[in-house]
Amino acid sequence: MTLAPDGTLATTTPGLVVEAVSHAFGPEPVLAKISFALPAGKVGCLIGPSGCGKSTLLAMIGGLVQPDQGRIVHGFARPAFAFQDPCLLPWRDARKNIAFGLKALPMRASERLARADALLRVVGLSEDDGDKFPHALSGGMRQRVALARALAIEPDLLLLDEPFSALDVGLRRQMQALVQRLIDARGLTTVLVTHDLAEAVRMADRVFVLSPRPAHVAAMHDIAVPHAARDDGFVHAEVGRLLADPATAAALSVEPESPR
Ligand SMILES: Nc1ncnc2c1ncn2[C@@H]1O[C@H](COP(=O)(O)OP(=O)(O)OP(=O)(O)O)[C@@H](O)[C@H]1O
Repeated sequence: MTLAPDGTLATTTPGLVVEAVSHAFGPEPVLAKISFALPAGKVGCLIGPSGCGKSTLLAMIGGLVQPDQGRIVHGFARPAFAFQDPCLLPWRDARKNIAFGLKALPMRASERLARADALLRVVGLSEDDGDKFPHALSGGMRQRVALARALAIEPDLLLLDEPFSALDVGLRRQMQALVQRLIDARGLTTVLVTHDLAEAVRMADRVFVLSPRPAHVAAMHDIAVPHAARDDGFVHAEVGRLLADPATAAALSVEPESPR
């Protein structure tokens, strides 16, 4: 599915299409005719100023909020979220937090815990870590548990709302690399909300720059270089390239970079 230049749906390749979505909370318009398309298996980043409506749009993509106008079309059946706040249940250990989302599925408790154990390893935690309660885990470990919980339902759409922004720089890079590996290995269609243009350039196939509220798509950038080839030099240069675009610089309230 793609968005034709006239804003209508063209072809039938599966993916995500946001079509002329507008929304207000009370009298305050938040989103104004947002349209974009993301092919299946790709990573899209939503970036824009604070309060412009990124989280609202992500919640809509996941079906948690209905837009006032417009529509969101995709064929994904199992969206999963991870947020800046890991939102773990303090009275359950890490393993049971991961297994919690599986309770709605027809699985025996032993199967749920076995899947949780496998996911502990996938996100770089040990079996002993699985016995720990959230208060005994570091911030980075809690974020790994939240990620494992999101992956437990075997999602076909991963929705990430600034999941790394509370982590220090070194840990953030580790988590970005881990999530990137998991996305690549599973071919997961992903939408990532971020404030950090370098993070968008590092992780996205397509960057959607939102304007200040009421938000519209001020600019869109495709990043074609394979993720594995995006070293620090590439990220630095690509951030410069994006900021040389006046619409992107204006939306993010920075002076446009002069061409190099
Ligand atoms: N449930 C709600 N009821 C009323 N207003 C809301 C609700 N959810 C969000 N808003 C308002 O909508 C606007 C957009 O919020 P949203 O969290 O989507 O923005 P954001 O771009 O993700 O912000 P940030 O980057 O600061 O996290 C804000 O003014 C917010 O106060």
